[in-house]
Amino acid sequence: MERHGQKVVLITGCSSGIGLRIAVMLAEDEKQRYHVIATMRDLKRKDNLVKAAGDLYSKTLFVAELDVCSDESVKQCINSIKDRHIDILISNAGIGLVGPVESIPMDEMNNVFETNFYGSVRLIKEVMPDMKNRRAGRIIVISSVMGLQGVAFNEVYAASKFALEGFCEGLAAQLLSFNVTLSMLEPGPVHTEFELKMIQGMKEKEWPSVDPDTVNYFRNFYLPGAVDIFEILGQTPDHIAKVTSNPHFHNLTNPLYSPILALKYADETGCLSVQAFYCMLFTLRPLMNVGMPVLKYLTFGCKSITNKEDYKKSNITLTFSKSFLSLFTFHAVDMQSAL
Ligand SMILES: NC(=O)C1=CN([C@@H]2O[C@H](COP(=O)(O)OP(=O)(O)OC[C@H]3O[C@@H](n4cnc5c(N)ncnc54)[C@H](OP(=O)(O)O)[C@@H]3O)[C@@H](O)[C@H]2O)C=CC1
Ligand SMILES: CC1=C(/C=C/C(C)=C/C=C/C(C)=C/C=O)C(C)(C)CCC1
Repeated sequence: MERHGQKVVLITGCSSGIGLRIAVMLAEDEKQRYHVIATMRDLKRKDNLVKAAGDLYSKTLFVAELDVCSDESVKQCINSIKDRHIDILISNAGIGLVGPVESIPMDEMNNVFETNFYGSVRLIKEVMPDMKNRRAGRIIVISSVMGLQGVAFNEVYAASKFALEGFCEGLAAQLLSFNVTLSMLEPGPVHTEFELKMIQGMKEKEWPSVDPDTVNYFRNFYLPGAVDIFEILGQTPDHIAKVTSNPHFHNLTNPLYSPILALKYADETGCLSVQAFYCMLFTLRPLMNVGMPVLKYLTFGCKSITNKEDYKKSNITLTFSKSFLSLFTFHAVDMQSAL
């Protein structure tokens, strides 16, 4: 049963960033097709959302409290919805974690898994039985490109998103037989508070228990690289929000990441991929400003390898990109060993 013919959408983590923009975009739908329940763990942080929603607040957009880390909070929120009926669930809430692994306390790592992985699992577990029962529903999970490709100094964050990818891959196939579709979005860098916490918050931080080489790699190689990556590849939350309107199963929102992923899947040993990352981080970072647009041009056809036809069409460019990246990588390895 839809609310006055509207689809009921529940979104987590709407106090800022991607969740906020998805909520507002759906609430602004010209045909008013959506009844948006924009949730957040702390209602004191609702002002930005309410302001962005303007007149639509309390018309097509409603705010509710939901902490994805709490069973009780999730249950309370879902139980407060009429007939517990949700047509579209968008699991967006998430946190980052950056820094040398040896300096990160286990409880911080647990918190990342509790939020990014179990947070989505908890919510899906609560909503999915009703969707299965009705043989209708859509679940969209905001994963990350780091759910497909690990990045140095983001090991635990990437692991939490890899876990989510594995979970969703299994579930998606099961849900098809219930007419429930499950999709994941895999954005690269997006300009939100996440970026501020991930980069600005790290610049001044001390790492007393970490060896000087690792601190040097983090501060003088990784951080400037991350700044460049956000500058070159950064997308807006609106860009990500638009992808939710007609998602595939995987949705790599940033085609500039395609060469990196193409390399990973093209070389089944994984060695090229690890070496390419090593070189990009330690020897070739200054070239990335030039390299990324070049790779985009060379591998344009790889950007949509989401089905067999696209794969066939992109085979030539895939081979080309593989060769190019191999050359790029081997050249870098040569340079490295010559030093
Ligand atoms: N920005 C980026 O570069 C990328 C982000 N992503 C993913 O996108 C999603 C949204 O991030 P983004 O908008 O960028 O970042 P923001 O930091 O702007 O937003 C994150 C949201 O998650 C909420 N949140 C955190 N913990 C909980 C919790 N326990 N319960 C409920 N809500 C919670 C935050 O609430 P509060 O205000 O209370 O902290 C906030 O509303 C995340 O899953 C992130 O991993 C993926 C790829 C790239
Ligand atoms: C690609 C790349 C780098 C950094 C990538 C970053 C920082 C990506 C951030 C992605 C985000 C924020 C995803 C959120 O879920 C390095 C290590 C600098 C150099 C090697 C190539």
